[in-house]
Amino acid sequence: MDLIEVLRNFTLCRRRFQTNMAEKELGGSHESSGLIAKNNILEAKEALKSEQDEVSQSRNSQYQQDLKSVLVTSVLNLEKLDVDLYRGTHHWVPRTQRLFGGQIVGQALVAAAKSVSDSLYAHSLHCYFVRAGDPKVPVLYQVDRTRDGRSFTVRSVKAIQHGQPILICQASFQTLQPSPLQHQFPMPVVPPPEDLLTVEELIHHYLSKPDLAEEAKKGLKKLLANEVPIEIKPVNPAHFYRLGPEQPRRLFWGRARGHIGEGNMKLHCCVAAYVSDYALLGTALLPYPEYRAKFAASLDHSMWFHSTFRSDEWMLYECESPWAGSSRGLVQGRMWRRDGVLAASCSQEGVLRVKPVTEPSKL
Ligand SMILES: CC(C)(COP(=O)(O)OP(=O)(O)OC[C@H]1O[C@@H](n2cnc3c(N)ncnc32)[C@H](O)[C@@H]1OP(=O)(O)O)[C@@H](O)C(=O)NCCC(=O)NCCSC(=O)CCCCC(=O)O
Repeated sequence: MDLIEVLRNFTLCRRRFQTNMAEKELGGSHESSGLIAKNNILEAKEALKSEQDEVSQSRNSQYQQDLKSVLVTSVLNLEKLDVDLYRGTHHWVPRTQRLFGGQIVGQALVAAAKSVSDSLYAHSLHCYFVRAGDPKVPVLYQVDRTRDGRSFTVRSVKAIQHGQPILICQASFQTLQPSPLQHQFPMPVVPPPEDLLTVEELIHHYLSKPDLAEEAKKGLKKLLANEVPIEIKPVNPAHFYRLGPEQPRRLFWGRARGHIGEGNMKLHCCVAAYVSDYALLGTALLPYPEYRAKFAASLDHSMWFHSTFRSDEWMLYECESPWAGSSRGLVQGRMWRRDGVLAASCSQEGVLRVKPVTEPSKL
């Protein structure tokens, strides 16, 4: 959501600049200035493509996939304090200075998974974010062994800070079972991740533009300094160049930064739970370029795991928002393995309080 806002601000500044220039050159003809803006978009698209090889060769070695993912070594590596009681620490904290919802959900699922047998697989979770997480202190996770059944096992997890719950979560696990009933939607047809730029590569590209407003530059540099442990490749970066409203739908390839390895399916589900809250709620804002979020936070989050997958390999995240109203937005996500298998689905409602965009940038 942050990136989109920065890029939209950048686009507004850039468009304003281009239109002014075009109007000067063409004596104020809006039709012709529109054409020039269009050509500029095409040029930008071509430049993005031609920079791709160069940039991908010079990728920072910290992002190479042979390093162990910090999600595994730190974020999801909970400290055991007592039976069914764990402590989790933070890695990346969003600009809002409240804990990232995906981190709390991922850690809650880790805590739940520790109390179930290795033969069980996570198949769903349902959470409410009841208070903002405080990044200054760790989070405690208290697990209640709600029920152990023959097929399904349910755990309730309370995430606690300052003696109060910040998240309540129910997670359910199942033994592997065959099923004659098997169907799924087809995966959307999109370019493969190899043909797309990462968010960092895109930002570097935008930063190299001579006409970039100082404020936008500052915002983009702040985003670059973020140590988000997820690698993201937006499917349609040119989408960010548009001024008009977008459909409330976006797609990106995502994976954990670093290596996790095969084998521990529960761990991959915890990582996917972490990733699933990233850039999801912002989908509900896409039709409203005239508004910016003054308060946005996820209220609840549900997730269903459908098949095995590797969270350190590219998965397509398809996010859409079928509804917004009452200062809330409903968003739904589907995570696709690149071979077309539906790996996981999620749903979330978030509170969205907005204000009109009056300035091109307030970064
Ligand atoms: C705040 C939550 C959602 C509940 O709100 P509420 O019941 O209103 O709690 P209060 O404590 O009474 O108020 C909090 C705050 O909001 C102001 N408020 C309340 N109602 C209104 C209103 N109708 N109009 C305007 N303002 C209102 C109220 O005055 C308080 O303001 P303050 O005094 O300035 O604080 C609460 O349930 C909550 O915080 N839950 C946790 C949500 C959360 O943390 N979710 C996870 C994080 S979000 C996330 O991770 C997404 C990140 C995405 C990153 C990315 O994609 O880039």
